[in-house]
Amino acid sequence: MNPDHVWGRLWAVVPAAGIGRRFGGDVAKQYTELDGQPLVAHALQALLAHPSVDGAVVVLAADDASWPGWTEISGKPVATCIGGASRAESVLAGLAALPESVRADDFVLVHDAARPNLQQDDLDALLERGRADPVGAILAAPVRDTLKRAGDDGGIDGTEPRERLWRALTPQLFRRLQLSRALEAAFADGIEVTDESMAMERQGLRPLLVEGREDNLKVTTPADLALLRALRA
Ligand SMILES: Nc1ccn([C@@H]2O[C@H](COP(=O)(O)OP(=O)(O)OP(=O)(O)O)[C@@H](O)[C@H]2O)c(=O)n1
Ligand SMILES: C[C@](O)(CO)[C@H](O)COP(=O)(O)O
Repeated sequence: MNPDHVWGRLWAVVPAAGIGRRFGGDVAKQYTELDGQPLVAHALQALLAHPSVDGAVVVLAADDASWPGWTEISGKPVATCIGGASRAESVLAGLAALPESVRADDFVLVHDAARPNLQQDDLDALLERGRADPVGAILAAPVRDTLKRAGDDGGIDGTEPRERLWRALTPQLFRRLQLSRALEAAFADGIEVTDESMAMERQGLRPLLVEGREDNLKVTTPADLALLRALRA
């Protein structure tokens, strides 16, 4: 495989079709504003600001009435498609909507619209190490707190070993066709995968863990947004 092909076109799939149930609010959380822009705008700007990233497909809910209709950001193309009932289905729809210029074995980034604080140093590290890996890589953060298992009554049922435990973040970086096939295999087995890496792991593959920043927060609840605002102040 020639080096040009290995470093071929790199696009991002941005799942933004969730309803934000845990966040609440009047609009889906990906349209909640942070520093005057919706979360999805921050996520897209962070991806498309990187010189290696060529474009993005944003996966929208079928009834999305908030998408501003952007067709380019930072001078790069932004396309959209309709997602599914689960994040994994939305990611698969996004992979199918990528332009034909993204070849089967080109790498693709998958990044949550709900993670607005992605920094360029993290993206640099993921791309540098992930594109040198035979499978791909994910940003992740090592667990640094002691983990407790909760009982039904709110008491502690036990302490879980935390050695070698990491929290999966996004972006995650995998080859287009390999990821599509892994997601389809999980659906065929009736398995709901929570992230792209889980689909790849089910294929016996071992993506690389690339340590990422703790402030690459996923906005899940209003408290996450408040914390992010404080961090960015
Ligand atoms: N069917 C879905 C569900 C989620 N997502 C996206 O996946 C990302 C991470 O998911 P999560 O934080 O769980 O978002 P929601 O599913 O919207 O949150 P909730 O579970 O609280 O409804 C978000 O950008 C969300 O928009 C998606 O594209 N399609
Ligand atoms: C993909 C992800 O961001 C990895 O931590 C996370 O799983 C997505 O959030 P969800 O609540 O699982 O949909």
